[in-house]
Amino acid sequence: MSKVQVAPSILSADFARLGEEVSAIADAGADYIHVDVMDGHFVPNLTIGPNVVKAIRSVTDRPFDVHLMISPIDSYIDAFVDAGADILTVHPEAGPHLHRTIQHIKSAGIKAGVALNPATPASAVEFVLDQVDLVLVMSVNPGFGGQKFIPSQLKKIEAVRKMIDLSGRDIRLEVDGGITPETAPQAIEAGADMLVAGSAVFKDGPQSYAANIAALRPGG
Ligand SMILES: O=C(CO)[C@H](O)[C@H](O)COP(=O)(O)O
Ligand SMILES: [Co+2]
Repeated sequence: MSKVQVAPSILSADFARLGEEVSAIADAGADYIHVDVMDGHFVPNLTIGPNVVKAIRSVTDRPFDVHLMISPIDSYIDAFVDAGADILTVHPEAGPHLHRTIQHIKSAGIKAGVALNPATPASAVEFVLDQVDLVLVMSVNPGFGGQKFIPSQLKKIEAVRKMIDLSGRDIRLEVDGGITPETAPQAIEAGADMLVAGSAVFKDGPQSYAANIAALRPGG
């Protein structure tokens, strides 16, 4: 399996100093910048939109992994592509035609991911697996940082890992929610190769970011 990569979620950053925070996690070893976009409708929280993504894009050359929790999804894709997203990940429930949404993202020349809510089965991604670059397994219900990892998702991570390996395609398996030094090894053991972590990275301030990121990697 490829090296485990860490994508800190800026949901737990100090929004008053967002540019500095993005720069600090990049310097601390983040492989991606995970951006949680929430609309107050698909999920019960409101966060940031494409203007903020555009504003922080110039702070680092790390890829932006943009997790879209908005519905209906399709009319927002181009704005996030233009803002500088490198990966756009969408939920199957967020639009009427997942395959078409993925094609839209791919036709813009960037990577496409599909995010599975805790109650959404692995099979929801089966017939688009030939199109996607990433599958994101949500290990909390989407909407907030700082929640507890839901253990039943480990079985789904294993199932998605099997599907990816069988496909023979280069697809990242990302796990998002409640990732800590205690739960990261379980997610990796089940097959994850990309870990999102918000509260576990941003706790204790910038002087701890490098250690917090390192603690999530295998053997960390
Ligand atoms: O998508 C998300 C929530 O919907 C966040 O990426 C996730 O919750 C990260 O935060 P934490 O590591 O604190 O759980
Ligand atoms: Co997320």
